[in-house]
Amino acid sequence: MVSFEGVTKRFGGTGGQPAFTALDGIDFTVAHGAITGIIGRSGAGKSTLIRLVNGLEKPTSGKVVVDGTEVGGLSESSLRGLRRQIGMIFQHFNLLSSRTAFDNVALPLEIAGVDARTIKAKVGPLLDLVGLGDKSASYPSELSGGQKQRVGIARALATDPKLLLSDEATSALDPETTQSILELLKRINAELGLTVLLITHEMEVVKTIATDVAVIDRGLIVESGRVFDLYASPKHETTRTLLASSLALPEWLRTSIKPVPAAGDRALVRLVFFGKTAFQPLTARLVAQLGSDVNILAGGIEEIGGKPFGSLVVSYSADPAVIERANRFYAETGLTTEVLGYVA
Ligand SMILES: Nc1ncnc2c1ncn2[C@@H]1O[C@H](COP(=O)(O)OP(=O)(O)OP(=O)(O)O)[C@@H](O)[C@H]1O
Repeated sequence: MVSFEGVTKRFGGTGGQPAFTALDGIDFTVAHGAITGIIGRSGAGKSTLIRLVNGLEKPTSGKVVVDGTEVGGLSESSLRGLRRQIGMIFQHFNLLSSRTAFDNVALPLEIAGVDARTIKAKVGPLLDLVGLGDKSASYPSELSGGQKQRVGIARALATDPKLLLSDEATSALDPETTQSILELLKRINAELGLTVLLITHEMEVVKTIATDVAVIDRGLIVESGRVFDLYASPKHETTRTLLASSLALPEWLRTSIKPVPAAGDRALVRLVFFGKTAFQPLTARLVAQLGSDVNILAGGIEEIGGKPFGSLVVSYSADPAVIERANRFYAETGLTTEVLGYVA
């Protein structure tokens, strides 16, 4: 649906200013009908990547192809046509405060020259779809954050797009509202067959909604694949850090993790249970292997990409003999593990 082929984007470099490389040779494909998340820290290049899809930026080199059309090569009028096939939702909703919910959703249709009767027939069902059938005449100031984003979603769908771009659409919402908006996006993806490309800095968002994910760091895609695989065995340091920040660890513990152990420190290890390891009493056996030294700090079972996935954070002595015994146990049982770091 969307492919990035060797895409580089530089800013500046004129009038004696140094050039800044925001994206550095991105090769990545967003599958038709999938929900794909691009995750990265602030400044990683996420917004730039998404702006290349709807032609708000042009690549310095490489190609961005949307549904068979190279975006960079389009004239302004063809670009307007393409943008009608791409809906977009934003962190701060970008609604017009002087227009009602109905009129905000109607706006892209008015711009496209659609007649009033067709607009009326279209907007009502869209507001129903997002659960706001009774808020048609409300102004943005009369709506909650979640309701505003629902209007934003209905507006994004008004021109029957094939692709929905989401730029941190839940970052300004509380966790409960975030869940309800993500559920709505999931339903729209399933019911309308819409491809969704979302950018976020929160692993939780990716885990809840996406099937595929790419991790972006300093303009490079450092890891990509199915969300489940990334959770089960993250390969890149940035992915590990992002995952660690989404574990339900107490704040004091999270902030005291060190990359290298000092004498007497404990190893902090994430044990991952899925597939054949999910149903074996491995934690009890690990405790038996290491003695009473194992502390269980956090954990739970959830569903990622429709499959059960368990995660348990434990700590035990970082003494080389203990580590050696633990590693032998992991090798024998096939348990997937990740050392998060070391704590005093
Ligand atoms: N128009 C521009 N001119 C110069 N530099 C830019 C421009 N747009 C973006 N950048 C730089 O490119 C880098 C990537 O920016 P981008 O907005 O894509 O990151 P991001 O991952 O979306 O970050 P955030 O989550 O904070 O929005 C940043 O260092 C930013 O300062």
